[in-house]
Amino acid sequence: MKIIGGSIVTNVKSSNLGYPRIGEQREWKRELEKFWGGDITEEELLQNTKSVRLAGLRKQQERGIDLIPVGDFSLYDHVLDTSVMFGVIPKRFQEDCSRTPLETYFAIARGMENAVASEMTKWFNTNYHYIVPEFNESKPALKENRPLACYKEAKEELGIEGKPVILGPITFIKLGKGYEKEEFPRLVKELLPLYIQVLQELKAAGVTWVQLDEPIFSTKLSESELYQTKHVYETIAEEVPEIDIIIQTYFESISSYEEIVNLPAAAVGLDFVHGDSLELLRQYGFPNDKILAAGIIDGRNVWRQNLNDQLELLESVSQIVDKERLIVQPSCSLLHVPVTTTTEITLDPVIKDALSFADEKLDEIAILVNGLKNGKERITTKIEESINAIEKLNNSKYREQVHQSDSSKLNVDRDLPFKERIAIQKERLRLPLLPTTTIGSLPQTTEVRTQRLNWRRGDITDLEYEHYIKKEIEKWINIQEDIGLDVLVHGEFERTDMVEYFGEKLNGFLVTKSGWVQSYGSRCVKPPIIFGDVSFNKPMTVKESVYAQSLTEKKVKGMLTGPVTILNWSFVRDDISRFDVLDEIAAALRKEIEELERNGVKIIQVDEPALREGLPLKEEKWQEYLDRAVHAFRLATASVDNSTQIHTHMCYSNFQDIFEAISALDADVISIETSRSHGELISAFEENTYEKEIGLGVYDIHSPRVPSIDEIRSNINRALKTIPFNQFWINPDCGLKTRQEAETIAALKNMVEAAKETRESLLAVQTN
Ligand SMILES: Nc1nc2c(c(=O)[nH]1)N[C@@H](CNc1ccc(C(=O)N[C@@H](CCC(=O)N[C@@H](CCC(=O)N[C@@H](CCC(=O)O)C(=O)O)C(=O)O)C(=O)O)cc1)CN2
Ligand code: MET
Ligand SMILES: [Zn+2]
Repeated sequence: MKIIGGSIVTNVKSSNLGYPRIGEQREWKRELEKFWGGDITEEELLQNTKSVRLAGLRKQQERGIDLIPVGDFSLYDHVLDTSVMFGVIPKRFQEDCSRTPLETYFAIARGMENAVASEMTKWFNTNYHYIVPEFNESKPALKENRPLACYKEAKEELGIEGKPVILGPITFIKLGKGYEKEEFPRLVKELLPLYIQVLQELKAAGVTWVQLDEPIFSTKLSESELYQTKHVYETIAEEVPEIDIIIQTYFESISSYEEIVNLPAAAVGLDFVHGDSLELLRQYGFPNDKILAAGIIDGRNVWRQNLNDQLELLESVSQIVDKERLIVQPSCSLLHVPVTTTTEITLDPVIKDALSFADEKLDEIAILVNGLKNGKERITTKIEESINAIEKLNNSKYREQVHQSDSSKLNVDRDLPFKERIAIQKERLRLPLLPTTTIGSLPQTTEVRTQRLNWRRGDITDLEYEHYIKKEIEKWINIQEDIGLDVLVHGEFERTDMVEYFGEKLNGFLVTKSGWVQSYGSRCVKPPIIFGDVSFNKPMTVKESVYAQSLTEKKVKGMLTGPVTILNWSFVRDDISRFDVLDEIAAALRKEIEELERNGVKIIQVDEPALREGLPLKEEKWQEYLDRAVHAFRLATASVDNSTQIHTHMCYSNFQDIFEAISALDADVISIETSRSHGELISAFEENTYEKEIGLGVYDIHSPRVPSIDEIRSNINRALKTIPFNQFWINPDCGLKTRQEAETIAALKNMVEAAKETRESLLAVQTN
């Protein structure tokens, strides 16, 4: 048996692909924010985040994981780490030598006074965001061997023989922008020697295993990209033959399976939870000189797995690949799940025992490896424990209702077609040309969060908290009126997060105490967990909307999160189909929307920012997903009167692919983020006609920078070249909850002024 690389695996090994960065109590986030706020020095930041990193490594070590990832940790994002390591730094951040490299690193991610941040976008089909590499602005050069530093640290501090994790060259280049398709080979040519140098230095330091992450192999590559892929991995195998490369894929099965598994590398990592890797393995086999790193434990969900089933899955795999050639691991990095269930002390044990977060998943891996190595008998108790925990939940009160969807009888078509509805709405709403509005949330200041914390702790009463929220709404209704916005919002102050909030109110969901997951930079979310049948309990948003409306003559938009986004940003029960859960959520939201309408709310926004991100990685699965997503949105919204205006909102999206679906949602108005993609989105509207109303974000809300009137006006004018002015709305890119009050007011004033000026010049043209 020939094995490429230096070491021969004589027995099955356990591995991990990546560990959460944030720490059990989000210590990491706090340190970063203290640093950005000027409260601690760079040195302190590095020291304090090192402790968080080492704690994660130690836990993996204690669990006996053989291949522990190093270099997966990041102070913002691992794609940005890769860009900076290879000197892929936009020009606007290069000049100033007064900044430390770390300051430059954060500036690329967060923007500076006179330089807009790099674009941020979704990492495949997850709610994690990465910073998009800009390849047109620099000549790549190796600036620092980060994986090497991480390897040395783990070895010196904890005696861990780590497995450096590096974003693979094909994925890195494919995720970047600033080059034409034909230039792909040039970028490969520039970057490949740098990768090789990194690997050679790792080898010299004693590294055996290196994980090169290539999730892009789950998507379809062109012939020429596949040719380049072959060239890259052949060159690496020739230049650094002594190192064991794991080509790691995840989130789906590989698209060009035979080509990829036959690349010269020691191992290939496959996801056996998402997609049909087992089928591919059976159909096309697996090279007998290679190790298979089998992703067996779900890295995207939080349920404990039936270890008997997973052991059987491994047995099936081992009929094709001998056990000696297996590595057992999670399906992807554990970045996408919370750290540990042990801190969830208030959960009912029936639920808690059926959950598995990062640490518990590593325990599951270790058990499976023990079973494979030493025989199933050795892990019988553990297998039984897993089965019992799952059965106990399935037989509990939480799941006693048999799933039954009565939503099939509900209509999913608005009464009149858009053209006729919009005329009725215009008549009723009487808005000016180019109406101005915001996306919903207003600054969630420390005070808002502290009041909520006090209320949660019982330090203030329900009434006091409610009173505080009302005061905040009132303050901001006044501010919005002063600014001169046309359609107002209540501000979402009562919401922790746009999904978590609904998770707290709907039946069938639970919200954890500390189940945080990184979303972008230091920002985290606490995805609610859907454990049972979802249904409407009582009105969730009516009180705040009605109160806000009572304070003003202007229209206040009702505001809720759409079914697809609630599904995609929650952890979903895995005993029934996701699409069935989706319909349940939609039917519950329909009741909420009907309640809002009954209470006089005339504009209702149903946010669907996660619709695009949930698009399957495999094109052949798109249609079903889009059909079901559109159906759910319409199920939620179609029952309202023609005169009620339905809005929706999306962000970070590549809309070209889903244009038809967006139109099929049949929302009267859509607002979409545009500014960080520097106008690229607008071209989608050049190629497609869109008949409904639309607001393209006219300024970036992810940066504290206040945009000037001129800048906003030029963004409006650029959009108006493509979109007819009588269909156009003016709004920021997204919600304003992460911004400070002063900068929000300043930015909105400029936006309203830019809108007024544009409106006047349009009217002048019309009357002339
Ligand atoms: N689910 C979701 N996904 C999304 C978005 C989104 O809004 N929601 N937006 C896009 C961008 N992603 C985002 C993700 C997170 C945040 C965000 O602001 N997160 C907050 C946490 C929000 C939250 O729930 N806050 C809690 C406060 C929890 C907390 O930190 N409490 C402190 C005490 C209060 C304090 O000192 O702040 C504690 O427990 O110690 C609240 O409001 O009540 C953060 O990380 O800072 C923004 C955007 C895409 N994906
Ligand atoms: C991530 S989309 C956010 C929409 C929500 N209404 C807000 O303004 O925060
Ligand atoms: Zn948004």
